[in-house]
Amino acid sequence: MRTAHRVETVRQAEQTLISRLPDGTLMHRAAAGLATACANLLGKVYARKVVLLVGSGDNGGDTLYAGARLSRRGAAVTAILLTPDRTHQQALTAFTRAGGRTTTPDNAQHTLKQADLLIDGVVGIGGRGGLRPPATDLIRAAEHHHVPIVAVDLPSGVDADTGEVHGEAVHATLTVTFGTHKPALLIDPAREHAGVVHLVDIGLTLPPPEAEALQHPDVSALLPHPGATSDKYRRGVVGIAAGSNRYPGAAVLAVAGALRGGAGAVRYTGPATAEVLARFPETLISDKGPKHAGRVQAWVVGPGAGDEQAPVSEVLALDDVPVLIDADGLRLADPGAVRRRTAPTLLTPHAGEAAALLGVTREEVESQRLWAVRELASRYRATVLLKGATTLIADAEGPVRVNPTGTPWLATAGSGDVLSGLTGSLLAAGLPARDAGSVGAYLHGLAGRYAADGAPTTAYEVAEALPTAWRDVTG
Ligand SMILES: NC(=O)C1=CN([C@@H]2O[C@H](COP(=O)(O)OP(=O)(O)OC[C@H]3O[C@@H](n4cnc5c(N)ncnc54)[C@H](OP(=O)(O)O)[C@@H]3O)[C@@H](O)[C@H]2O)[C@@H](O)CC1
Ligand SMILES: Nc1ncnc2c1ncn2[C@@H]1O[C@H](COP(=O)(O)OP(=O)(O)O)[C@@H](O)[C@H]1O
Ligand SMILES: [K+]
Repeated sequence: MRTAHRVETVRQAEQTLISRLPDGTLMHRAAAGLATACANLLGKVYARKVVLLVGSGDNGGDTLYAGARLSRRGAAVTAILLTPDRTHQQALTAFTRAGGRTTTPDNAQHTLKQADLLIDGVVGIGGRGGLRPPATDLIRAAEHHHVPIVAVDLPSGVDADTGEVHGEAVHATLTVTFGTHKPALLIDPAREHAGVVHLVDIGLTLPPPEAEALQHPDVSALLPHPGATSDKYRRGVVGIAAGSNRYPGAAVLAVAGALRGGAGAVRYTGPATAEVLARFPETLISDKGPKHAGRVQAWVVGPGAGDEQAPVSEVLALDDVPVLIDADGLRLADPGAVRRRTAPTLLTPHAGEAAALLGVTREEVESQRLWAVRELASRYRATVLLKGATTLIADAEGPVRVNPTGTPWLATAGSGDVLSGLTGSLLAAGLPARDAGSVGAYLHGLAGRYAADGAPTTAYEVAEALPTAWRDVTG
């Protein structure tokens, strides 16, 4: 599991540890890890030109200590001091003693242009708002000259706790972060700025995180596995109430996802019976709607549903069955009925649908994803899976799950329908809503990568790649 903590939590953990350690120990641990990561990126250190962008706080201090280490290994290191009178003094002394040189922002353009590496020590967890001049121009120049940038703790300019970006921010090749990830390193739009993220352990003891991202072993442990005594009913039956005369394909794709999600059987109800059976003869068909469909351990309602209200209301009234609501179903669901449910409810909006539910613009959702998913979870008293470049899964409380596996190739019509069927199937197999959502998004993202393999793919191919993704995770 990859975990991320808020700034306040990091500072508390730091204080507890600092009181037991000699002065400066944590900063030296951070700087050592940073210097090693920079050396690895450079390949060879001797005679390489390294430029440090040094701000007024401890983030600049880490950077200077790391610069001192690189200088001792033979690199030509120049520090651009953004606020010379507020530079970390001990670190600056160590840096100059190690042979490092300093310059001012006004004289730095030529040095920057020739650099093999720029280390961004403008701000870390103490930053507020976007980059300020003169850092803005210097970063722009480095990006213009394609100088690789290593961000110290965080790409300067991003909001550590939310992943929001207000103004300009560094685009790093590599971010070396200390003690724990910060939410901004997992959540877009900030995540896009971080590049590859490398965590340096500095010995912090931390409470439960604000955000977490599952990895292969976590997903493998959560996936349902049939045992010797399994039968199709014990493995779970997932009901799909989806599709309409206008959108029969959504039903086919949701069933395609559901058949590969670990449930023992898939039951379909809706107007696309012929299309579903033509593709998947193994589907059980019910023609009397969800209420009279027979045994079902979880329902998926909404993909391609058009304006068909009845199935949504019927499913929401089934108080002992977990329900996943997607697409048109989100618009048709009565919020009060969702809040009153006692069995788990999982809502799976994309940014546009989330915006409509929240009464804000799509841009607001996309720029404040953590807020949006938490707010929806709290308003609906449900679990919410917010789709997009980084898919987030949240309950009103507890760590937000961030899916690390997606690919932009998944932005293809119908791939959300596959996800809803797959995730519903995991719900039917007995996973709690948060786990079903995060495991579903993980497999779906991985299947998207397999299906695309660097070229356009289709929703149906994503569904077909799900067993490969499953084997990858468990193998
Ligand atoms: N905690 C830990 O466990 C450990 C922490 N460590 C390190 O310490 C870092 C945190 O250091 P920190 O607290 O000194 O804050 P930091 O990020 O340097 O920035 C504060 C300064 O920046 C300024 N400033 C603010 N916004 C700005 C902007 N947009 N653009 C420009 N300037 C801006 C602000 O000044 P002001 O806003 O008042 O002008 C203030 O002076 C942390 O990220 C990690 O690298 C490690 O050494 C080991 C263990
Ligand atoms: N830029 C992106 N990067 C990664 N995944 C994406 C991106 N854009 C969309 N996706 C994923 O693609 C799927 C699209 O779902 P959705 O918007 O519901 O499409 P549809 O309604 O056509 O089925 C979601 O799983 C979403 O997370
Ligand atoms: K930084």
